[in-house]
Amino acid sequence: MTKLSVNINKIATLRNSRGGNTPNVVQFAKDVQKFGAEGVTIHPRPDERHIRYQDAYDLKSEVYTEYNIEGNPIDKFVNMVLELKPTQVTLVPDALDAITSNAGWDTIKHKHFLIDVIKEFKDHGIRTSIFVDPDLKQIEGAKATGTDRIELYTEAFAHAYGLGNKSAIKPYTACAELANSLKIGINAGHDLSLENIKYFKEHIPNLLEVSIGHALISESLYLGVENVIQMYLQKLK
Ligand SMILES: CC(=O)[C@@H](O)[C@H](O)COP(=O)(O)O
Ligand SMILES: NCC(=O)COP(=O)(O)O
Repeated sequence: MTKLSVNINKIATLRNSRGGNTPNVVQFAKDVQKFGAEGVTIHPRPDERHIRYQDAYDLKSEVYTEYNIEGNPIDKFVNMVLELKPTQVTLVPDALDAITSNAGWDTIKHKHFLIDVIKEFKDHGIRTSIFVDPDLKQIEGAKATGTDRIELYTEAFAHAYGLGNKSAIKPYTACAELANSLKIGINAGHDLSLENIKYFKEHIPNLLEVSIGHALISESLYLGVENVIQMYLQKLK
């Protein structure tokens, strides 16, 4: 069984574009859970261009499924996570100016930093995950940090799969097999979609959780727009 955690960053992006509270991020989180999502993911960035730190606090009492907070463990982020105690914290090595996450951790180079920050979160009862590229050395490095889980960075797979290259799954399957043998839990995310998720899941043994935002929100627009247009036309008769 693989849990679906819905990343609601995009809802905040839309809200921020008008400065008000539509769409309402907290209501959206409540709704996705009502509709069956098994987790809510947010990824606050230092510039707060989508999810704001205040959203993370506002969501705390409304997320009754798994609350997953992703981000680069700068001091402000670490303090917030320690205060909120979500189900899981996912560490992502974002550059300040990154449009979106674009690389996993170098778990070998940053081993000592990761050991320290992971210990602090685990000491506070928070499950940890680290975002990694599908590279066997990085999985071994992740094991040495003491993390509970890894999140496989799936952009390369999603891109290749979209071009028809199904063999792009191979390094992910190999990393998953290694992670299983090392007893590290496996999450995955980035550009997963209705198009590629079934194939991905079928080739990753013991995939515990996927976090999906960009495609899921886009697909919701496409799949909902016909209904909404009909509703407007009815009111305009
Ligand atoms: C960690 C990751 O893969 C990202 O997809 C992220 O959580 C989404 O961030 P943005 O919404 O800023 O693209
Ligand atoms: N951890 C990945 C995530 O939360 C969502 O990524 P995406 O679906 O927005 O690419």
